[in-house]
Amino acid sequence: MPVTSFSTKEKYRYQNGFDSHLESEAVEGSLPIGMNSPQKPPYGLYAEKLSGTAFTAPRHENKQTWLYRILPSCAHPPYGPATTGVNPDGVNQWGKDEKLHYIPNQLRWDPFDHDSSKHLDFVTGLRLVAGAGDPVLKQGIGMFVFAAGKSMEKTSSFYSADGDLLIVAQEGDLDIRTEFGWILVRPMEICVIPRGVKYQVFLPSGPARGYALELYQGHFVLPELGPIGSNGLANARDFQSPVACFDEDCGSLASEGSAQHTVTVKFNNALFDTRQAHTPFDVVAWHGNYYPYKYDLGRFNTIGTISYDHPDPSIFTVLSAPSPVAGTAVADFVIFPPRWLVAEDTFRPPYYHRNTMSEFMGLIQGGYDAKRGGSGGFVPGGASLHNVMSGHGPDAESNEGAREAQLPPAKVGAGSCAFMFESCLMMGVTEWGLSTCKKVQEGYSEESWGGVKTHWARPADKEVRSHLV
Ligand SMILES: O=C(O)Cc1cc(O)ccc1O
Ligand SMILES: [Fe+2]
Repeated sequence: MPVTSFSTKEKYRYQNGFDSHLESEAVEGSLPIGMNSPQKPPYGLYAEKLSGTAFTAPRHENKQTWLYRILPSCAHPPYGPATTGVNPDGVNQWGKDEKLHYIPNQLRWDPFDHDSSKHLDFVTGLRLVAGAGDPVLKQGIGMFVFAAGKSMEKTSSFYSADGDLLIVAQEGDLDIRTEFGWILVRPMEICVIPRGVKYQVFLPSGPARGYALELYQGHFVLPELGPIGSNGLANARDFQSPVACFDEDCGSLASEGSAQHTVTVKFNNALFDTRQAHTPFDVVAWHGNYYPYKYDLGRFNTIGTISYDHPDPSIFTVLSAPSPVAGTAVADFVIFPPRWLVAEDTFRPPYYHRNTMSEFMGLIQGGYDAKRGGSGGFVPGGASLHNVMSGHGPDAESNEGAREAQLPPAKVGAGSCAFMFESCLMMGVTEWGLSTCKKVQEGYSEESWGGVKTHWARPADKEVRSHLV
C-alpha cells in the first residue's frame, strides 16, 4: 500500500493537548533523533523550521515547529498579484485600503447568506465584517463571516501571513487539509490555523457557513483558572491536532510546464499567488509546539454561580489572546453553552451594561438568553456588535419576564450555543458589513429597548433628594 493512502479512521487520528510539544511521523523513522538539522535528514527529507514567535521569545511563549518535507517551501517561482482565489463577486473581502466605520450604535445582522450559487470556496467566501488594527504592525484583529458552496481545488492552497485564524463552524463540515495533516471541523467545533500554515478546505457535507477571527498579534492561550483550580472550562487534553500525512506529488521547478499547485497568500490583506510543481502538503514528519488544532465546544466544562448574582461571561472563556495589559484580551473567544441557572433572588439574564471592551456575538445554534429569536431577532448564522461603551442587555420583553420569573433551577440554552469575540479594541465595521451584505437590522435598538419600562417607585414615606427645577 502506498504511504499516501489511508482509511478515514487513519485520516482523522489526532494528538491531544494544548500548547504541547507534539511530534508525528507518517513514515516511521522520518524524524531525526536527538537533533533537528542532521546533515542528511532521514529518507532524503529537507528540514524546515516554521516559527510562530521570534527566535528569542521567552521560553514559555516560544512557538516553533520543525517540518521534515520532500521539498522546502522556498522552492517556488516569485509570487505575483493573485489571479486565483480572487473574489469572484468583486467585493473587498478583506477590507483592504477601506476606511472602517466607527459607530457607537448597537448593530445586529440577520443570518448571513449561504453561497447558494456554489461559486465561493472557503477562502473566497470569507468576508471581513469588523476589525481593528493592522497586520503590518502585528496589532489587532479581524472578524469574519464565511459562506462557502464548493470545496477548494485539490491543487489550491492558502496561507495567511497576517495572523492566526480561529474558525467557528456554524453549518456544514470543513474537512481541512493542512501541512501538518487533516482536521475535520463540524458545527459546534472550532479550529485554529496558525499564521503561515498552508491549508485547503473541502466541504464533505455540502455548503458551509460560519465565523472566523484573525489574530494579528500573539497567539491564543487557555485562560487562567485561578481559584477554579487545575481543571475546568476548556481542558487542555481536549484540544486535538493532526497527525502527519503527506502527498508525494513532487515535480521539480526545473521541469518546465509542470507547475500545477497554486499557493495563495494573504499578505497585509492583499492576495498574492504562485504556481509550483510540487504539492505544499509534502510534510512527512513534524515536531514542535506551533501547529493547527481543533476543539469540540461540547467538551467545555461550564462553571457558574451556585448562590446568587450573574457572573461575568469571562467564566465562559474558551481561548484568550492576551494584550500586553494584564487581564485584558485583544480577543477572547467566549461561549454560552447549555447550562443550569440556579441563582436565587437574582436577575438571571445578562445584566444591562456598558463595556470598555467591544462584544461581537454570533449564534451557532438555538437561541440566546434574553434576546428575541425568529425573524428580525438574534438567530443562528446572524451576529451582533456592541462596541466600546454601547449600552445593551436583555430586550424589554425578556426584562419583564426575568423580573417576574419564579426561580427554580432552570436549564437555559438546551441545544443552543452563542459565542462572543470580545476585544479591548474599538471595532470598525467594513463597508461590506454595514451595507453591502444587506443584513443589518434597521430597527434593532428600538425594537429591543424602545419599550423598556420604568419601574421606579418613589417611596412616599422617605425624604427624597432629587433635582428640582
Ligand atoms: O452582552 C451579552 O449578551 C454578553 C454578556 C453575557 C453575560 O452573561 C454578561 C455580560 C455580557 O456582556
Ligand atoms: Fe455584553
